[in-house]
Amino acid sequence: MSVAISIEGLTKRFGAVTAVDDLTFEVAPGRVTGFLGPNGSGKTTTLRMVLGLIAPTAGRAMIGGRPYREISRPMRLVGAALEASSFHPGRTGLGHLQTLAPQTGVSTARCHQVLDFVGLATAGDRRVGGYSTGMRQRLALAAALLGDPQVIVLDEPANGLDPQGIVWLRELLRSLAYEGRTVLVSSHVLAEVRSTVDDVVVIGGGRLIRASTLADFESLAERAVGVRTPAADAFAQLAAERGWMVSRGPGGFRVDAQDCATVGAAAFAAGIELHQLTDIGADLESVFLRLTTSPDAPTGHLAPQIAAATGPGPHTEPEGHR
Ligand SMILES: Nc1ncnc2c1ncn2[C@@H]1O[C@H](COP(=O)(O)OP(=O)(O)OP(=O)(O)O)[C@@H](O)[C@H]1O
Repeated sequence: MSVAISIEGLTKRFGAVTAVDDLTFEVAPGRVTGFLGPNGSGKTTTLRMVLGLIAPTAGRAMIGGRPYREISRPMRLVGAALEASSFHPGRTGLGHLQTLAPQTGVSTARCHQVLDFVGLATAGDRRVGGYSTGMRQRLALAAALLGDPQVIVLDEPANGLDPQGIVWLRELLRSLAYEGRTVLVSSHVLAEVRSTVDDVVVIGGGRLIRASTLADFESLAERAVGVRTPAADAFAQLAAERGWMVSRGPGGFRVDAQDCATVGAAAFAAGIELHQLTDIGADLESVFLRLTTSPDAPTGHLAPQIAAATGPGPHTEPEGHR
């Protein structure tokens, strides 16, 4: 059985705050999908709507074609860990799982099995109040896996894990996807999930910036072109018209996610004299940061920035942020 998550026009407003703004994307079975965006970009709110914990203002989130609230025995289909801290501190790890077992329809033997699986076999009879953050993350994961679900939704699961824990988590998520499960995992750090995910959904300010394979995201984002021109204003205008993501520094322009041929041909067609056109690799992390911090990042492709400044500034910074 393969079960996809479909998000269609999903929107959530809290009073004047639009936390999630018209999001549309698919999460495919058999793959790990990274749900990426900076703090406050709307990841948790989106996941809460996927899990039927809050109602959307508009749009819908479907799991296997149905909203979460319409799934019978949802914990057998969807396993989720949203907040590792929401445990009763007086309960033991095993006790926590045992409280979930009846609604999940599993036995105590299964509770022991998942505790063992997440590396908490010997800590199962200790109170959760004494657990480290990493142990709580493991327990949250155990709870998510209790019903042997086809879909796994995890909110920042690497928080609090040590380096060995992060490697362990990566292998676990990869093996769950390998078994054909649908794995959606949020993070605000691209580097944290880069070696784990197949696909990325990047959001900023509640809006979709890009949904693609990681490979496509990297190949687009890692290209950049350096440009020197005496016709700076005309080039800035051209970049704005083309929707290029442009930074401007003392040495000239930097055009992210483009190649020399495209930029050179466009400049030639516009009659703009160029003195230098160079391929420069972009740092994926800084591109990710720029994409996700732009308030005007549009949907569906690498965010074009408006090149509006008229003279070279002292620092290289995205034009759209001025
Ligand atoms: N219950 C609520 N009432 C009012 N505003 C809220 C509520 N929940 C979230 N928000 C706001 O919605 C926006 C998105 O928050 P959300 O927690 O979804 O972001 P996030 O990407 O998960 O952030 P983080 O990485 O810090 O967990 C924020 O501006 C937040 O303050």
